[in-house]
Amino acid sequence: MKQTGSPPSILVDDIGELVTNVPELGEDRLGLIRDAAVLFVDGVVDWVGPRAQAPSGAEMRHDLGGRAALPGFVDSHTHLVFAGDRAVEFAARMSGEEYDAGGIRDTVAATRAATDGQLEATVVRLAGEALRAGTTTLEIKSGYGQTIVDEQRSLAVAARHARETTLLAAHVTPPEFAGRTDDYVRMVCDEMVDACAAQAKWIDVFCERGAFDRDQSAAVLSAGMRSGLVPRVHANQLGPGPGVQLAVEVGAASVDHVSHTTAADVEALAGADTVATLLPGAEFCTRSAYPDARRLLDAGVTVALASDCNPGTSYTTDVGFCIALAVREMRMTPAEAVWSATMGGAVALRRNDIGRLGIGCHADLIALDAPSHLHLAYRPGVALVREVWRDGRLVVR
Ligand SMILES: N=CN[C@@H](CCC(=O)O)C(=O)O
Ligand SMILES: [Zn+2]
Repeated sequence: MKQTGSPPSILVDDIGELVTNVPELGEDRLGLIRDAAVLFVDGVVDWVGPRAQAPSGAEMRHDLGGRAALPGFVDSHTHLVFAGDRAVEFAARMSGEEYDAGGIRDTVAATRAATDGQLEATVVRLAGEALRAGTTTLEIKSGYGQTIVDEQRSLAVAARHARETTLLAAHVTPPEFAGRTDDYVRMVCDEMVDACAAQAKWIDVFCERGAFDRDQSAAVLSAGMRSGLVPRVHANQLGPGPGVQLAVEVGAASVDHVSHTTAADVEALAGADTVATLLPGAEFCTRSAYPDARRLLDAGVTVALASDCNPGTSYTTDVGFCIALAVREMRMTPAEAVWSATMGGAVALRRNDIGRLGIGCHADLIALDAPSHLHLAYRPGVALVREVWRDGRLVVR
């Protein structure tokens, strides 16, 4: 029975190639259906299959003219709440300087000085950009406030635009705690986590040399978990370290970056539910070595791809670009990369209602100006996303 105020039921028809990510529905892991149709009712998928078998009775019919369609991208790692930009730092890096995360403090200063309205405007701009590029679900982190008030207001802005919000107070040690990282960690654990938990679902920490060590990271994650937050971890971005194993030990939903891994890291991930979220935009923008995606995939690790949109290391909202990078630079197949940017992101957010077009899932779909999902990697840099449907409504055309 149709709910009042919900979108009309709509049959999206004449889909030349549909990625469902439901293997039982079609070919391979992507559950590919050719000459497909999908029926949206009340903002969820009500039916999906070959168009010759499509049910009648939808209030509207929308023809894709043989184009390809897939679930909306699930971008499970972004830092959209910030002020200022770091174009000069980027240019210096392109002239040979190394990234050492020091620029985070510049963004913290700019973010603290910004009004709520300015922070909101940035999130609106970037979330809109992401939507136009096909992202229908966003995770947004705090982490450029680093006082209780600034982390709270960062999360409040994030929560107005995303259901997946993450407290990343332990991003770096803020200047007023310089040389006193343990004191900052104590403040985060004893005061900040509780003060911010209502606006967040996830707790995150940057476990890296120069940021937070194993014990400090473990303390932050435990404090978050005591307040009902679920752990995810930034780790092994700049060098090897204990973060991947810590993430597995605490049962984190995801460990992100994973650019430097040992055999023991890969083994730990292969035997765990923790997703490895790879962020090739960061390697591109810092001119660093890409993660060894093949080694992770071949060991059976679940891999997600996300944009890591932030003003320092990856100022892109374009998940399609990340797919192209993952295929060209990380030797993922186009099918693996598309899966990782949709279903992989969903698994990294512990969601089974997005990232795939199974019955009852959110009616989040993107249509490409292309005959196949392969074109996302085959035509790098081209804006192929022609239409975006979110919860059964056409939101970008
Ligand atoms: N690595 C830590 N945090 C961000 C970078 C933040 C910054 O440089 O502003 C990241 O995920 O890449
Ligand atoms: Zn990040």
